Amino acid sequence: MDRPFIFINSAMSADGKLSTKERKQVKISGKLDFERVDELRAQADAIMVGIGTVLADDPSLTVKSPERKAARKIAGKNENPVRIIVDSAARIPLDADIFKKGEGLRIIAVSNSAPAEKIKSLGEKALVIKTGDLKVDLGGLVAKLKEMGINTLMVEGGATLNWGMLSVGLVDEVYTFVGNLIIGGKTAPTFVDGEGFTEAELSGLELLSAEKIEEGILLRWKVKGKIN
Ligand SMILES: NC(=O)c1ccc[n+]([C@@H]2O[C@H](COP(=O)([O-])OP(=O)(O)OC[C@H]3O[C@@H](n4cnc5c(N)ncnc54)[C@H](O)[C@@H]3O)[C@@H](O)[C@H]2O)c1
Ligand SMILES: Nc1nc(=O)c(N)c(NC[C@H](O)[C@H](O)[C@H](O)COP(=O)(O)O)[nH]1
Repeated sequence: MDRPFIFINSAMSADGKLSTKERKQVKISGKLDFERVDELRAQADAIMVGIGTVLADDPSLTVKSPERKAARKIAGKNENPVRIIVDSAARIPLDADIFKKGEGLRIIAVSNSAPAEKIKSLGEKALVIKTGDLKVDLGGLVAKLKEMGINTLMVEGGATLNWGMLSVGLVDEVYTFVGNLIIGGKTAPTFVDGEGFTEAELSGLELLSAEKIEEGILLRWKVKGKIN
């Protein structure tokens, strides 16, 4: 299936958590890693997160650096990449920051279970793509994104969407910034939540680089697929 190049970039604590057991956002990245993330966003055609991230963090998913935004405009692009929310039941609030901050196309990916009324309201703020029955069909979504000319897709999380993408083999590379803190908690979101692989389904990685950034370490992996 023709699809964009897709990479995940998330930050996790030394014990593998994305946020606290209350799903409260934790500042895991330092200044330099947030700069790196801003550069990744500026280079991407689109950024995607799950609705859990929107409900927890209310992110804008915008490019922050004025220089990076200007460079995008000079290259004939919008100052922000396309911003995509995976949201089966169309739960995203109409006053979410992603609709208020920054210019550029927003896409809400919903499933057939989403209420028609909400889809209609969202249609005034975003392009709504409907694919999948109970949850979004991620393969169908990324194929549609490719058709729209999106060639590089950055997935920022959260824990369940990272699983959703990895479990159906849609991720080419995984970047994780491991921060210098412990979050703990059996119910805290990890880098990859969801159902989990069986031993037969374990996914292998090839280490591309390991780099100290301030007090943390950036690991970059190429996804190799099943190891058994
Ligand atoms: N540290 C980081 O880099 C980082 C990045 C993003 C989010 N987070 C944190 O992660 C938490 C949110 O993670 P989460 O797991 O609750 O939510 P999520 O952002 O991963 O959204 C998952 C939701 O997306 C929807 N969805 C629809 N179709 C799907 C599919 N096919 N596969 C998977 N999901 C599908 C479902 O409603 C699902 O519950 C928050 O606490 C946030 O602060 C941290
Ligand atoms: N790289 C990274 N390091 C972190 O320490 C952290 N907590 C996140 N979390 C990612 C999540 O998507 C956040 O909600 C947005 O990064 C919010 O920032 P924006 O408003 O989008 O600029 N991401």
